[in-house]
Amino acid sequence: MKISRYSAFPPVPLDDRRWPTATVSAPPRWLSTDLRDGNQALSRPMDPERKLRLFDLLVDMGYKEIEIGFPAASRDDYDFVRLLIEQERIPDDVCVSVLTQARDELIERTVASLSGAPRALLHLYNATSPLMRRLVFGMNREECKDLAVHGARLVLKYVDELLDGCDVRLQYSPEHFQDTELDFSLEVCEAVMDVWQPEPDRQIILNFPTTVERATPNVFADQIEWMHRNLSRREHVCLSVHPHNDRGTGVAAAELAMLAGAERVEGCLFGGGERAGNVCLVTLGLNLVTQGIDPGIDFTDLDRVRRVVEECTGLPVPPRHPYGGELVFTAFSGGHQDAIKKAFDALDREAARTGLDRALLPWRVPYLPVDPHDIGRTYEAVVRVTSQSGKAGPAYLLGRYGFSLPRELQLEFARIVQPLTEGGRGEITPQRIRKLFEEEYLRPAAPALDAPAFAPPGAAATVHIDGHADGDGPERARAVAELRAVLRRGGVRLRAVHHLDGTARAHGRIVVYARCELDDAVVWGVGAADDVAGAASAAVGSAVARARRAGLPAPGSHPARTEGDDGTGHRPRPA
Ligand SMILES: CC(=O)SCCNC(=O)CCNC(=O)[C@H](O)C(C)(C)COP(=O)(O)OP(=O)(O)OC[C@H]1O[C@@H](n2cnc3c(N)ncnc32)[C@H](O)[C@@H]1OP(=O)(O)O
Ligand SMILES: CC(C)C(=O)C(=O)O
Ligand SMILES: [Mg+2]
Repeated sequence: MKISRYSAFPPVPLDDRRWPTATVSAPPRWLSTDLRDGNQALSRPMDPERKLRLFDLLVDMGYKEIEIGFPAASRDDYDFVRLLIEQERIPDDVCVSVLTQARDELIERTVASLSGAPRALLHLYNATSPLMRRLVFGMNREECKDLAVHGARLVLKYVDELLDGCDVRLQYSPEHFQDTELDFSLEVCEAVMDVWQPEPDRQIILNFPTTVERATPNVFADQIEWMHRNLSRREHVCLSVHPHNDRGTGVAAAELAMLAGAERVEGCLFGGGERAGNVCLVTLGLNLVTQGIDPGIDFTDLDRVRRVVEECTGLPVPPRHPYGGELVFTAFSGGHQDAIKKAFDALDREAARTGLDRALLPWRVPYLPVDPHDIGRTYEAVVRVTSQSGKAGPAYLLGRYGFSLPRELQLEFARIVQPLTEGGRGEITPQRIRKLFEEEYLRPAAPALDAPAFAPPGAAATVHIDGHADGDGPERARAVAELRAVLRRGGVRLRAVHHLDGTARAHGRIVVYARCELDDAVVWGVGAADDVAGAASAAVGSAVARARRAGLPAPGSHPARTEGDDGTGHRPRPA
């Protein structure tokens, strides 16, 4: 690496900075620049049809300021502005914005594109940084300021001439603000304000772009606080920021800028835009949600938002993109799955205890920053099982089919699942897990409980009843007595009965998980039936059948522990 070619970004002399102790309590004004900055960064810029689809999405989501293009750039851009205006597609509470460089003919065409619009935002920009002044414009500071002032005057002239009856709002951006000397940015903005004369009813927007993000977010916050504190006519200025994401810290830059005085943020859905993109409006908005602040934007169908953005831009949203990425609500690893499962169980218990809808309870789930349901995503993908998953993953997935396995059975079943995920075999689907479970436990060729010598002498069972809502009382006592009698007929002593928390009934039936002590081994069986006794006898039958398949000696003999028996009661599966 040729490190010496690069140098540190200079700090901002702001020793009494206030933003580090500020807090955000309200959302900023948002501007979506998907149709302009996002569009100009596509290898195939959007045609009017795709632009319209994205525009409608932005309106549906609640964006009130939408930059719809650079009308002087191309016929497509110009025509799209005309289409929105002529077909009256712009809702009354939405203000569209168009961008132009500070060049005479471009300004005229840009203003002309807005003819007939009831309201619009005209956005003028020119680069102000020393590098751009020298390389692109060949101008000194004074000449560069004059370029902005000249453009600002022309905007007023053409608005006056061409936009009768339009409520025109004005915006100026010193492009490459991050790389511009702060005093020069201020000087140019003041000069533009002298032309535009903001007043109580004529607020203007001054927009500060990083353009290319080159410093850490705290430096950007210092730059914004400096402008916030030094701009004149501050009460008539909406201080806006336009962070890009070249260093991967666009979101942080926007958030710290809000602490520093920014009242408005420009960005793109899923971080579209030049190079590494503009700041992501989805991430910023949902970050506010996680702090209990309403962003004023509807994210309740984020999958649809992602789909439309992908289809319109032709760019895929990365699977790990915050909130919207395919995989961000998926836990593959056992530790995460275990905590998520316990948190969901706790929410269920809390809902049952309080009588409140689970969806309204405070969200306290480790590893999931928001409830996927709140943004229209499902729990389908929350837990996926690979070789990195322990017992909780398969148990969680079985839970979705109505099975709530006791902990020891979870462990036993995980040992059956694990080998099927190893050796690079990857993920095992929920459907396959269910099939495995049912084949292993629910569909063994169970011997009839009352067959002679059904179980080895001394056999005992502890049963766990799920989906049996009767709880305590005489009915429960009756069910247990019947269960005991049924098992005794098969030569099995009932040791204990546990009622599980689960309220789900697999297949609408009562499920019994039986921990059976058969000879010197512990074997689990599972049974489902319409009544407790039937489910219990099926469960014990399942355990006996599994034990026989695993090579447990015939009833009556008392073998020594066999090789492969790890002492936990788990026997090797039959081949
Ligand atoms: C950071 C941003 O995203 S800024 C927005 C950038 N977006 C775009 O550029 C997309 C749309 N742009 C276009 O379609 C074209 O660039 C046009 C139509 C605007 C201009 O096209 P051209 O006239 O061919 O100029 P070109 O694209 O080469 O731009 C460079 C010229 O613009 C001048 N220029 C660049 N920015 C500005 C500005 N803000 N104000 C005034 N002049 C400017 C440069 O000095 C250069 O002038 P020169 O040719 O005399 O040296
Ligand atoms: C035109 C300006 C606001 C811009 O897109 C940038 O500087 O990134
Ligand atoms: Mg930009």
